[in-house]
Amino acid sequence: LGQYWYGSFGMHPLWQSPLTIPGGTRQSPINIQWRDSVYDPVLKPLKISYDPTTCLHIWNNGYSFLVEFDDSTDRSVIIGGPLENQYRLKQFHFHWGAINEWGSEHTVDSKFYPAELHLVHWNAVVYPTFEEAVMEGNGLAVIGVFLKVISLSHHEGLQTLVDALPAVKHKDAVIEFDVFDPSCLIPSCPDYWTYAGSLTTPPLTESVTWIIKKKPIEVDENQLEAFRMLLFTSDGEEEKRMVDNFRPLQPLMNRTVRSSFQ
Ligand SMILES: COCCCN1C=C(N)c2cc(S(N)(=O)=O)sc2S1(=O)=O
Ligand SMILES: [Zn+2]
Repeated sequence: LGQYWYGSFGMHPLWQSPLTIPGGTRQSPINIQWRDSVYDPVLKPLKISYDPTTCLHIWNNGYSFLVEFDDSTDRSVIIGGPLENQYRLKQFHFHWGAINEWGSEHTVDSKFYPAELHLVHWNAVVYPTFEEAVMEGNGLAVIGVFLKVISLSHHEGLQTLVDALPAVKHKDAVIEFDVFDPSCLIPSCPDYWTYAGSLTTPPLTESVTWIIKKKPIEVDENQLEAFRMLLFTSDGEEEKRMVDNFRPLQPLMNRTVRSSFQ
């Protein structure tokens, strides 16, 4: 993966202005203006069925920490919602800020959350490989979940991940992580917004059906501090804390955000 740039408030010396894709008409992330979203009664509930034993490992890819899954079968899938096919879980990761004032990629009525979870799925019904799906308009489906910091609201499911983070402090570190059910990180409230967008990191391809949950999950300050202890840098390099790894907002252009709720 080549170097890629997030423009963000805390301008990191390595990061120049945000990378934009020339001619992009459906880039992500965007601001979700609640009152401009359009209720679509045709939208179905999203059906999520993950097999916790498909979990493989956690690794620090130098931009976030990713939990990767065995996507060689249809054991961990989502279907329904705005989707026409079943999509297989590939990985999940997060984006967060140096402080709680910002960190999410999407905003709601121009409000940032301190962090955002992305669960990445690909259309294995239509495309033979993930790599091909990444390049196609209906290739990927990403569920976005906002994280909200409430003191004294410890999130048990997240803590399992947090406990593993010191072992992947440096870029390229990886540890085995063999049983985890990421549905514990998804709010039970079924409400979501959906729109046609892109990857928020290179290759920034316009291949993502975004499904953004309306309700955040609640975590405590210590759990988010654990994210901020990770490093962008490899062992032996001058340490750079992994924070502000979110892309700036992109223009909505000719898109409508639909809601599954009134
Ligand atoms: C051939 O593979 C190319 C790499 C594609 N991927 C890498 C990312 N950084 C990435 C970011 C994603 S995000 N932030 O838009 O969810 S999804 C995703 S990904 O689809 O897993
Ligand atoms: Zn992401």
